[in-house]
Amino acid sequence: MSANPTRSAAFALLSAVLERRRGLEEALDALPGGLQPRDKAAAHRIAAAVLRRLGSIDAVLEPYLRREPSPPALQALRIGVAELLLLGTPPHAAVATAVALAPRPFAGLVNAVLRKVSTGGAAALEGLDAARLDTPPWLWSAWHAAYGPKVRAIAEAHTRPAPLDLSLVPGAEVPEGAEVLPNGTARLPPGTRITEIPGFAEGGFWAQDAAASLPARLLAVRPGEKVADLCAAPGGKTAQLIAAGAEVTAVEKEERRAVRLRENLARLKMSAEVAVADAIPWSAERRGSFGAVLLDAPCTATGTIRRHPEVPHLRRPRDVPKLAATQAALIEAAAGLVAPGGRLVVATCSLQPEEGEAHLSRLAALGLRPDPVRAEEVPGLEQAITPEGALRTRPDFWGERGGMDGFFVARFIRG
Ligand SMILES: C[S@@+](CC[C@H](N)C(=O)[O-])C[C@H]1O[C@@H](n2cnc3c(N)ncnc32)[C@H](O)[C@@H]1O
Repeated sequence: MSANPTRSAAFALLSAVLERRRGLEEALDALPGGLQPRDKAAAHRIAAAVLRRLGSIDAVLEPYLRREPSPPALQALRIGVAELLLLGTPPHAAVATAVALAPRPFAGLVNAVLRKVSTGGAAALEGLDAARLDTPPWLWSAWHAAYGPKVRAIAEAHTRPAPLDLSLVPGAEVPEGAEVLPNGTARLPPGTRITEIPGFAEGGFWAQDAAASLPARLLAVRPGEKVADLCAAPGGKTAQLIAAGAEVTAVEKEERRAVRLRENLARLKMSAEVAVADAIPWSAERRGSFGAVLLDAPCTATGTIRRHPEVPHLRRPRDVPKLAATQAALIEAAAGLVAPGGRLVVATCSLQPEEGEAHLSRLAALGLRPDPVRAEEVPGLEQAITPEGALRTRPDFWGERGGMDGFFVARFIRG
């Protein structure tokens, strides 16, 4: 049997992430051009299932392997286990397609192991501590130190695929079947493809996790107000600020990502001034010139694992202090950009306190006073307000509705 295009693409995605440490988005962009969008989406779903449950999948395989097989055979086995035990693929098809992916000398091994998994694997999976196995130990320890026993709820949230969250252009119709969350996000079931929702091409909405919509909302811009949106691509927060009536200058360092931001705004029929620049020197040249500044700083993105299951496999402990230092430099630049009496909102999509709470004292030292988040500004999320008045969301919040990304958001006023 020759390899099926969806499984071959899933195999390519896994090899890119696990063997060459590429991001999943980048790996998706590198897939062969001729692949149908539907096949691409299916490949993404398979690769994401493997990455999300990698520890559990390897634990199911372990009793059947005398030694670790070569990486290509291992990826074929992992795809086979995910299809058999997590994705509901009929056993015959799951085994046959995985065997076709394996290099020839390993086809017999893959076939034999997956046949055994197809009979005993479900019970084995059931008995595992998935939350623990599917979380790298360094992240488990860091989250345990920060959130105590809630680490388990966080890790369990990561084992499930995330719903599709949409932010709507003012006046746009809520897509059919969507649940409207207390913050206004329209939520659709996991696996929904945004491009297939009526109204996509007309620009009625854009994809944005419920938690990701909070930083721009907390900046509370006024119609016509000039706002700087630092670290702006792909533009979810830029779009929100524009939708609220602001005149936005979006600053993004990477040309390629700025192109995507422009495309996204064009689809939404929105416009902003886009500066392709490093926000640090850009801000230094414009000190005190904006009454409202949003900084959505680059981070480890450990708050977005539900949507980006490759993150735990790509990040290393040393990335945390490195990115925290980058954030500190950006925070200083953003603080300098704020006019007297103006507002600054700082956000990161990380669960690591070094990339969130730890920045608060630095902001105070920069002459900014905290402007605490009020409960009425975040309906249904009162528990996310920290004693300092910042916002800390976690993947287990709104768990019964499908969770949300982990964000840290803090608001300040220049005295
Ligand atoms: C967390 S993402 C921003 C997401 C975006 N705000 C949104 O809502 O769609 C961080 C972005 O910051 C950009 N970036 C990183 N360092 C930067 C810098 N020094 N100046 C400007 N942009 C930067 C990255 O290229 C990336 O696009």
